[in-house]
Amino acid sequence: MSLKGKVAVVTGASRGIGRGIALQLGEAGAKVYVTGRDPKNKKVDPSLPSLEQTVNEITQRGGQGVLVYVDHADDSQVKTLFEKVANENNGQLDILVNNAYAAAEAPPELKGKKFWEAEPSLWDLVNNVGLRSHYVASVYAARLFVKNNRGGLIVNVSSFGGGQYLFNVAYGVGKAAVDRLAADMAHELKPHKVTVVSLWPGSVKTEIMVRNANEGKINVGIPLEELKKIIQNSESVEYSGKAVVALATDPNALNKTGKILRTDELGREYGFKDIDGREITIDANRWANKQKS
Ligand SMILES: NC(=O)c1ccc[n+]([C@@H]2O[C@H](COP(=O)([O-])OP(=O)(O)OC[C@H]3O[C@@H](n4cnc5c(N)ncnc54)[C@H](O)[C@@H]3O)[C@@H](O)[C@H]2O)c1
Repeated sequence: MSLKGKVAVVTGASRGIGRGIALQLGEAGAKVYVTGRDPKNKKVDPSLPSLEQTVNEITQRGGQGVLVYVDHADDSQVKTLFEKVANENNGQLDILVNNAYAAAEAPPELKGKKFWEAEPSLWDLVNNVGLRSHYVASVYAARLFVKNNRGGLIVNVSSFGGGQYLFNVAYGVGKAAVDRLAADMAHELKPHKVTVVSLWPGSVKTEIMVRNANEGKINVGIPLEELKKIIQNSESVEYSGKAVVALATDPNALNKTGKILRTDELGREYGFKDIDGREITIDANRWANKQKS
């Protein structure tokens, strides 16, 4: 329980990588505010795991989860979230994980197109929640960090798409911006001893990745059967969670501020493995090399 007494916010934690990070932070003893849209929101797919399930699982593991419905496309809801966190914890916040992302569930007809073939609104779908809302959440979190004067940690969940072509133009540009957001926030927050990093997982076995592969809805130029195997052997959502816990418990984390960190390299450095005991090695070129130009 190395994070006992710490307060964390994980955005977009009903499923996928956000859920994995929230579970690991909760298991490590943190009080974890988990966000996601209200199921009454028509965009929420009821066949996918819910935010309630994440909170229940945190409790089963002995942690403390706090459910807050937040649509990260709406700045005012994000502001209210941080007011709630401050009110309920005497102004304390220790960890923010910017993870919410709205495009994984996008209709398949939006995927696999060249940028001029899709409507320009693809940009908003990928980057309003996936980039802009990270900036908004970081503004409110940083105000608490600076006021408290006890350091802090912001992790932006990004991807190898920040460094090379992956999926589509809006994805890669958005991820490069998420990385730069971490680097520039780190510059301004370093005097306040707040660590800000960008996290690059490899391919991750999320519910949507598994479903889309099974339904043949991932278009990255890899034959379907091979793709299914890749996804089955991918890192679990909790591997990113282990990476965040390792950073949050590292007294020297500030040495990493502003950097892009790969989950597998953190695993080797801090000595953690995936939840099934596997050591993870990411094949960074696997996706990008096979996409047809
Ligand atoms: N899946 C992978 O293989 C993989 C690999 C590397 C990086 N990533 C990155 O990790 C991040 C998370 O992706 P994921 O695959 O876990 O996606 P996901 O769709 O499984 O999860 C996204 C989360 O965000 C939430 N969300 C969506 N719209 C929201 C909104 N408007 N308000 C609040 N919450 C909202 C969803 O409910 C869900 O909890 C993304 O930035 C993605 O690019 C994913």
